[in-house]
Order: sequence, then structure tokens, then C-alpha cells
Amino acid sequence: MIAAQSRLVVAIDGPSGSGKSSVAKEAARRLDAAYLDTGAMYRAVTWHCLDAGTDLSDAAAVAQAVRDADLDISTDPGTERVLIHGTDVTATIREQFVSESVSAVATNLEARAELVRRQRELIGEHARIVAEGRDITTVVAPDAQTRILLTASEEARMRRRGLQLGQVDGAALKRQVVERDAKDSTVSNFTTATDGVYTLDSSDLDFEQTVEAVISLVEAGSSPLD
Ligand SMILES: Nc1ncnc2c1ncn2[C@@H]1O[C@H](COP(=O)(O)OP(=O)(O)O)[C@@H](O)[C@H]1O
Ligand SMILES: Nc1ccn([C@H]2C[C@H](O)[C@@H](COP(=O)(O)OP(=O)(O)O)O2)c(=O)n1
Repeated sequence: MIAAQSRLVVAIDGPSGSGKSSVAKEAARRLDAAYLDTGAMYRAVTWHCLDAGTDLSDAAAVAQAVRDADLDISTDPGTERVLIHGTDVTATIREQFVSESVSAVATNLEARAELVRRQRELIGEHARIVAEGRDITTVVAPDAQTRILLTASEEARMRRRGLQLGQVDGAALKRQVVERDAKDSTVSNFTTATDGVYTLDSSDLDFEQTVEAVISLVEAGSSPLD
């Protein structure tokens, strides 16, 4: 068992639909830890740019809008809440218009630098935290005790996302999963595990088995090199 008081940072990366958010959130609950959804931060600042009428092809304007964004995200795994300048955007940032624009912001290197800085700050505020995204194991928290690359086959990821979203046509689903990953891959490596990162393939695991596998990795120790 893990002592409830010890310092713990768990970093989880992976492609769209691999199960990062749902699995990391449940693992955080069971580990009595905070939870940071960094994808929600990228989504929130994207909403902010769209709301402010920022031209997403203007890299300098996007970077400035991100630096100016007053972003407040809950790190309680039991409370999903994201505020931008006091506006609750928790549900809106999951909508298709945000999903289809988010890579334009996530591939902006200055915007990334700003969000990485804020993510490190949030992680530092908690004694125990599970953080998930695309660059947590490599850039945001490479010193985390447990680093996991959560993968699943493209087929499994498309199926899961389709079930989650309900009525979405095949082309839109492909844009949201495969094409978005291709764009996001240009700035982060979330397809191959770097040294010290466990690869957990969830293609043939159900949700509960995947959560249990994450908890086992955390309990087993710090890195596959130990
Ligand atoms: N191992 C799994 N087996 C089956 N479904 C899963 C599994 N892991 C997650 N899911 C489901 O797949 C969907 C996508 O998961 P999500 O956590 O949103 O992925 P990501 O954050 O990587 O995009 C959710 O509905 C989730 O409940
Ligand atoms: N650490 C992160 C987290 C997310 N992103 C990008 C990649 C995605 O296109 C968006 C949204 O991430 P999110 O995890 O919500 O994506 P999913 O829809 O769950 O696949 O942000 C990133 O570049 N770096």
C-alpha cells in the first residue's frame, strides 16, 4: 500500500481516446491525490481565443491571448470545473468546435510554454497529484515518480470516442481522433515511451482493469529502470 502522506506525482500521456482522462481521474481518487487534466487547459484557452475573436493563424496573437487568459481549473477528481475569466466553460470546451480548433493552439510553442509553466505550478501546489496529457512524462513532469504512456489501438480509441460522443459521423470522429493526434504529434511525443516511461496498452483491457494496472504501476515503484 502507498502511505497516504507521501509525496506522489504520477504522469500519464497518450493519444486521443486511450483513456487518459477517465483512468487518471479514477486513479487519483483511489490514490487520494489531486487530478490535473492538462488537455482541458488547452481546450479552455482555445475557447478563450475563439470567444475573443483571435485569429488562430496569427501565432503571436494566440500566444498573447493565452498569456492573458485568466484560467481556473479544478484539481479535485470529484469536481470537473474550468473557468475562463469567471465564465464556466466546463461543458463548452468538450464541444466539436473546440475539439477541431484546439490543435492550432496546442501547436503554438509560446502558448505551450505558458501552459507548461502553469501546469508545473499547479503540480507543485499538491503533495499528491495525477496529471495527464501529451507531454507530462517528457516535459511538464519528467521527474514524476511514475510515468506512464497509456496507449490503445486506433480501432479501440475510435470506438471508445464514438461511444462517448454518441451521434458523430465517421469523418468527424476521424478528425477528432486520428487527424488531431497527427497535428499534436508535431510538438509532443506521445506515441513512443522515452526512457523510464512504462507503456500500458489498454486495447484489450476494460476500464477497471486499466485503472488497476495504473495503480499497480504506482505501487510497484518509481520507474521501469529501478
Ligand atoms: N480501458 C478502457 N476500456 C474501455 N473503455 C475505456 C477504457 N478506458 C477509457 N474508456 C472509455 O473511453 C472513453 C474515452 O476515454 P478518455 O478518458 O476520455 O480518453 P482520453 O482522455 O485519452 O482521450 C471514455 O468514455 C472512457 O470511459
Ligand atoms: N499536455 C497536453 C494536453 C493536451 N494537448 C492538446 C492535444 C489535444 O488536441 C488537446 C485536448 O486534449 P484532450 O486531452 O482534452 O484531448 P482528448 O479529446 O481527450 O483526446 O490539447 C497537448 O498538446 N498537450
